[in-house]
Amino acid sequence: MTENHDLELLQTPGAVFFIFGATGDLAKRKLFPAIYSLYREGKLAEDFAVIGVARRPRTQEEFREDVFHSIQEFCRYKTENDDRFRAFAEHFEYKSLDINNVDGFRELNDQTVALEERYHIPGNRLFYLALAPELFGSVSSNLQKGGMLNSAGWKRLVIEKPFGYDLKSAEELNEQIRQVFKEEEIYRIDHYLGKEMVQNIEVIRFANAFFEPLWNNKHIANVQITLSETVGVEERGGYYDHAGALRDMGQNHMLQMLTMIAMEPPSRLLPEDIRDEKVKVLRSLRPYANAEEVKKNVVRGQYVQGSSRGKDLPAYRDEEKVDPESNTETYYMARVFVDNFRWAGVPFYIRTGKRLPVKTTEVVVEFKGMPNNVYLGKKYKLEPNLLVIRVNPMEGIYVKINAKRPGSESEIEPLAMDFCQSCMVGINSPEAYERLLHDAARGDSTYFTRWDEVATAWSFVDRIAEAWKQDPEGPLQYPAGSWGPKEADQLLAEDGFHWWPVNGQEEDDVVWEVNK
Ligand SMILES: NC(=O)C1=CN([C@@H]2O[C@H](COP(=O)(O)OP(=O)(O)OC[C@H]3O[C@@H](n4cnc5c(N)ncnc54)[C@H](OP(=O)(O)O)[C@@H]3O)[C@@H](O)[C@H]2O)C=CC1
Ligand SMILES: O=C1O[C@H](COP(=O)(O)O)[C@@H](O)[C@H](O)[C@H]1O
Repeated sequence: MTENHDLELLQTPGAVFFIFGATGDLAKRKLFPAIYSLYREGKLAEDFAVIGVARRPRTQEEFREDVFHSIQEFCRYKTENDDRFRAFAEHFEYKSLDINNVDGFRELNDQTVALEERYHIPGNRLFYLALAPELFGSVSSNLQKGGMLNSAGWKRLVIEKPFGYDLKSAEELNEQIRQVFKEEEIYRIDHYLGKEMVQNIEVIRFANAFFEPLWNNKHIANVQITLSETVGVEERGGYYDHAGALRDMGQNHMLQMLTMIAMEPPSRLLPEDIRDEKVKVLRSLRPYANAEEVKKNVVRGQYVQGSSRGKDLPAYRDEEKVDPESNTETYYMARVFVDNFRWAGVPFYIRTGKRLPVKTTEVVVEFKGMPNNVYLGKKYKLEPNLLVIRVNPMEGIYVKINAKRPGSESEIEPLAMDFCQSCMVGINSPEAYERLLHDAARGDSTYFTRWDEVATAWSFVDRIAEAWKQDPEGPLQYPAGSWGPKEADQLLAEDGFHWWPVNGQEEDDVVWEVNK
């Protein structure tokens, strides 16, 4: 197959991309850079247009300037405001529009038709809602009323998280959207599913003879999933104080990663087959029966004043737009069981938090020990084998095995096989948003969450949220810059395990002290 043929397969069909919320943070930091990267890679040909929509007034030139600055600052491809960039920016137009104004949608339609003619686009329209979820229903309904859905080609709706606040609100939101769009036209973003190494989990599992046969409760002792962040809530205090770590990360990214680790091999590599397997995992999650079960298995924390790398860090309650008496959790950790044949009895420890010591997303699969009646086991304290999948910021795979210390009389020591993909020259992994936008434009919904996945995840999370609501104790405190409440470490210790250090974590830090 030729390189040109490969590129043709990767190219998106001609389409207009609507970015609702074009003056916002997500558009600036992620979406414009993603579109530019696709263009630079030839995945977007010349038959595309982008219409940015928001209320603020902007001339076409001002909007293109905004797009330029966003790309210059945030895109993995650097650019100057030269002829090549201007040719790209020509495809961008802006429409100042309040979502609630139906007439504005009719004008938007006229503007779109003109662009479709100019760029020979066959009526394909992708609506990306980088907006607060309260506006999703109105946009969908006004897209229909304003005649925006009458063009000849396909229509797709890409929506951002959070998808609801709980199961009930998510159902209402879904109902509103479904009045206009069919499930197969809806692409619910979970940007973790767009990350290179999260997608690689399937390949690592299903394409390796030395992992697949061991991927079950006979050989795996526990799984640890860490999504740690060093940042606080930054400018998003208003949103975050309402959501908290459970809803912000726990309902979506963490459970999605868990499904990738735990799902059965799909019979075909088709979106619905893969999503069927993922939803089966979510359905198999053991629900916490009552508040006591939640207390036994879940830890919530909130950061108080602390420090990291010599820098003083404020308490969560002192952050901008946060209620000074807030009980919102900034740390969430749970011991989760997947009650199916493959995983019965294997604990999955999942944790996320703001203001932790390192930024990392990592999965550690700890294998069971060798039977200790063989002579090696008796003579030496063997370390468990580990498979570590490093998702972010470092991308790679780390395998820990036991081997003879070179030159010794059969002395055994752990040996690390460390493959750092992101350190390799010439590897420039696409950003998650780039990949997901590309997939949505090509109609590939594999790495988007289907409604039943979202609903099932909410059912699991709602029980935790409900128990917390009734619990007068509130979250445990942890100093900013630490690894969260020590109760999370104790929870593993109860099972005879400890957190393995994640990439960037000093081996002698607090986690180890607690476990000694
Ligand atoms: N920022 C991020 O990193 C992430 C964001 N998200 C989600 O993405 C969505 C957008 O987030 P973010 O970009 O941060 O939000 P911002 O507040 O930065 O942007 C919101 C956008 O919505 C527009 N807007 C608001 N009200 C209206 C209206 N009535 N009519 C038309 N446009 C309107 C605003 O423009 P104007 O004021 O000009 O009308 C602005 O462009 C949210 O759902 C968020 O949860 C999800 C993951 C990460
Ligand atoms: O969705 C979200 O994710 C980010 C973390 O994403 P990452 O790709 O940088 O790991 C998180 O900061 C934010 O609170 C949350 O809404």
